[in-house]
Amino acid sequence: SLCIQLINPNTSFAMTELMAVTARQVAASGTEILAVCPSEGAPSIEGHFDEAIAAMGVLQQVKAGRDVGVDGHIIACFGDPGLLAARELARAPVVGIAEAAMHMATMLATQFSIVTTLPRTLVIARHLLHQYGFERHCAALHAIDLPVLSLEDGSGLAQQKVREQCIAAKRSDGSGAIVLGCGGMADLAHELTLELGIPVIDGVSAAVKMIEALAALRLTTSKHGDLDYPIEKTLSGRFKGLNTR
Ligand SMILES: NC(=O)NC1=NC(=O)NC1=O
Repeated sequence: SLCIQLINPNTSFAMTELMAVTARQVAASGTEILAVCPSEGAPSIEGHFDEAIAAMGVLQQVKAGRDVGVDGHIIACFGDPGLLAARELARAPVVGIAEAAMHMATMLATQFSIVTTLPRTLVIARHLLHQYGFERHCAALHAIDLPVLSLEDGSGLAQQKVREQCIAAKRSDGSGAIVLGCGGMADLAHELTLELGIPVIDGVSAAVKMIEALAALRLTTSKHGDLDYPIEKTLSGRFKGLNTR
């Protein structure tokens, strides 16, 4: 059996729970989902500054997960904050929900669209497309222009906006698949896939299955080269011991 650590980089308990429920729905019978979020940080991640703060929390959680021997780590925020740093620290695979969803979309359509939250986070998604080499696969990016936590205010407005943006993207972008650009949208993918008749992909679910696949293939993060464990040195203050092997 597997234990996959699902790290919500923001400190919203409700969003952590929402993603955990979605992850458990798709997880194989022998897979346990250990859902966590940082003890301190930002309640939502909506820009470069929030991502920098969140990355610290991600690293602390990755270290905790490694220490209890998890079989994989999911960074469950669409900016994949701290991804490469986490891979240095980790022994097991580390998968971000943006990269997982994007990879899956490229296997299902020649072009995909992204629907995310605030317009100012669009550039973060663009940076990831560049980093992962998916620019030519992404036809367009859209934002619902609502904050991340509007997804959990119970009004249903954000969810309606996501649906509208997905319908518009299908009609106008010439893309065959849609990537949902926020961990808080994890519960919307299956219903939208059925309604729109095209793959609408949630990165949390995609990441669970990718880590299960890597574990089944007995493949894990390469420690040869730049993803080797961090260079040994004494860290100070709150980071003391964070880099120990
Ligand atoms: N683009 C986003 O909405 N990113 C996110 N911020 C969060 O707090 N969670 C996300 O997935």
